[in-house]
Amino acid sequence: MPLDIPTLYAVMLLLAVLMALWVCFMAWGQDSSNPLWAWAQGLGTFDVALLMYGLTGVLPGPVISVVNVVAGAGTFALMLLAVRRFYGLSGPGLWVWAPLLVNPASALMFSEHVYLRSLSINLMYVLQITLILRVLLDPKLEHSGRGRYMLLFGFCAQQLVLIVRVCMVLAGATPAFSGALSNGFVALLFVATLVTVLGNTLGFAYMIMERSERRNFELAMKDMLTGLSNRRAITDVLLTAVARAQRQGQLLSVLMLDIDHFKKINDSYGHQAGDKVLQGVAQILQSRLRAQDQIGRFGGEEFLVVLPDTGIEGALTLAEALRAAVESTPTQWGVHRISATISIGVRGGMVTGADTADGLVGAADAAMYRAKQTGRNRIEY
Ligand SMILES: Nc1nc2c(ncn2[C@@H]2O[C@H](COP(=O)(O)OP(=O)(O)OP(=O)(O)O)[C@@H](O)[C@H]2O)c(=O)[nH]1
Repeated sequence: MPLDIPTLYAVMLLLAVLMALWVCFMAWGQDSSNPLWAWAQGLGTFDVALLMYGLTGVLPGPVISVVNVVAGAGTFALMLLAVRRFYGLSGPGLWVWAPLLVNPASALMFSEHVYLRSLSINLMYVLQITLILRVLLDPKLEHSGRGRYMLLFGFCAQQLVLIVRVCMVLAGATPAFSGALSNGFVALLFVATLVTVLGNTLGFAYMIMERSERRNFELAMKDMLTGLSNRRAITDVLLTAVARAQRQGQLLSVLMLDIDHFKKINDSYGHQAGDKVLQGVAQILQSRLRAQDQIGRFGGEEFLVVLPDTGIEGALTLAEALRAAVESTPTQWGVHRISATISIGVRGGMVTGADTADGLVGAADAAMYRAKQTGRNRIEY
């Protein structure tokens, strides 16, 4: 298939500009420290680097060469900044911007030595991509989702393209930079570069989207104060547990826990101290549950615990352990040690086809109120 290089170039440039505008649109309204802005700026500099190829013969050669390599180095430096910001890392050190100086210096110094020029500039790019890959592969960072794999694949492919370019220059197969698009094979390498930048941009946008989806899910299902499941999430857990216990004829127990005289704690030490007590109690309760047990904050100072495959005796033993643990672990608030106790209502045993999640909660709740009425810091079932 004959390759019309000027048309190909025009399409590439248009695509690259649209890509930058698309990311700007995504970042619009976000704080300037948002990783998407850094990525959009990186795409902007990529567009400038690309534009230089089209201006060959229009602007003086050294100007084109210098602007191209500065923009190229800027693209990778800004993408590194974007990836670091995504992971909440501080900006890269000043030395990461060094290729912005080294590259034009190489371009000018080695203007007559194609091999040296290409070697030093492309090795700088390789170094910059290595720094990006290092962040993406850092085992100390919390990675999740598929967007990161797209980015890893894209940067590895880009690294490969760069290495091919260096090899081609060293083998004398092609000029490093002199109206590069006049050569069909070099034009193909540029297409490969554009495709990887496009793939990386999709990957990065996907990473951002996955994270915001995760955050929305947490907001919808987590209680922000204690970090436990919220009422909706723990109710879903209970509905599933009831259905499974009915289907498989298994035991299921439910505990309803309520902090005693919590209003007094708020009134004596303030609302913030009350929040700290709630967090402390939540932590104590959670730390004493088995992996299969689930806990959620059901109301203000009320918690619901779902114990699959647990009969009344097991539930009462656990309830006593929880009660004793809360009683013996006061919360430190400044100079004060605030003691709290809990009352617990238990509903445990077999679940019949007539039982419902609401019914189990109602029974545990009624037992909990009996515990309150008969002196608090107790368990009823
Ligand atoms: N600090 C804080 N207080 C809360 C929160 N949610 C509910 N409360 C308070 O919890 C208190 C609950 O008071 P009551 O329902 O009278 O219960 P109590 O004082 O624990 O009394 P008993 O349950 O009968 O032992 C109220 O003062 C609520 O304002 C919260 O998220 N943070």
